[in-house]
Amino acid sequence: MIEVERLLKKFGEKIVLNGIGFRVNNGEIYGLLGPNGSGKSTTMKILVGIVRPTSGQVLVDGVDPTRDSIKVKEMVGYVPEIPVLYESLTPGEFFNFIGSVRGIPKEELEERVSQFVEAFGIEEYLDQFIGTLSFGTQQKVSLISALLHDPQVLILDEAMNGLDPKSARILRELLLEFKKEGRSIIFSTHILPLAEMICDRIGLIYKGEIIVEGTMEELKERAHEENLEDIFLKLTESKDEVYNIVQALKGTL
Ligand SMILES: Nc1ncnc2c1ncn2[C@@H]1O[C@H](COP(=O)(O)OP(=O)(O)OP(=O)(O)O)[C@@H](O)[C@H]1O
Repeated sequence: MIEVERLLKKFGEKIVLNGIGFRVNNGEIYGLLGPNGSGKSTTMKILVGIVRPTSGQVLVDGVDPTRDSIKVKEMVGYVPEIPVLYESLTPGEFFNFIGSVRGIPKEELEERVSQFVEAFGIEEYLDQFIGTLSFGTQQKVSLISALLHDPQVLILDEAMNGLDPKSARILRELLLEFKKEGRSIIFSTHILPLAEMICDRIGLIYKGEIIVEGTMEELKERAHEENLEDIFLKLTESKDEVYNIVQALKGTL
């Protein structure tokens, strides 16, 4: 379970998160959505202990990442927005490195690596330097490395980025299985139909606040709109703007 209360984050004088709060229950996929720069990645980095909050409280399965970030990293599978990998290692070497950091027994590690590698179709890249791999393949390496220690909590920052349709479908189905097993998943994406499909609840961050939170049904009722894209545009005050901007662009082209 993830619990966030009155979370405030300032970078210098700039308030990025203005006292947000939400909770992700066990067996739940929570979609954290919002325009570019609204604070989704910052929230996730605070949850894994990479960024320190200015104030407020965060607990991941009862552990405070500001006090014990190592414990949190052991419990959490985190996929950052941009893969953080060692370019001069091969995926095979990188998975072994992750295995030793996480203390995964050798046989278990080999079994899991071989299953994930086959599932995401990256067998032929196992011995190639990570720095030479395509963005999507690097994303798959990042994703596999986050799942190898079988974490109870998943923090996925635009984890579908760059994945081909087959791999995206596999990840989607896997997340639904993880949810059934009672894991907590927080998931950010700009692919709104995807969020609509898999998220149990959605929190929409805008200007440092969670402006709306709920199930798709609750969001539809609240915004009087039928799909998540229209809900998103309406609540972030962008719906009329989009029309005006396109008209202005048409006029200048
Ligand atoms: N280390 C930092 N120093 C200063 N400002 C930062 C830092 N990290 C993030 N920010 C600022 O915090 C704000 C929120 O950034 P964040 O990356 O959390 O947004 P996001 O919602 O994940 O955006 P996107 O959808 O574009 O990925 C932005 O204005 C960003 O410039």
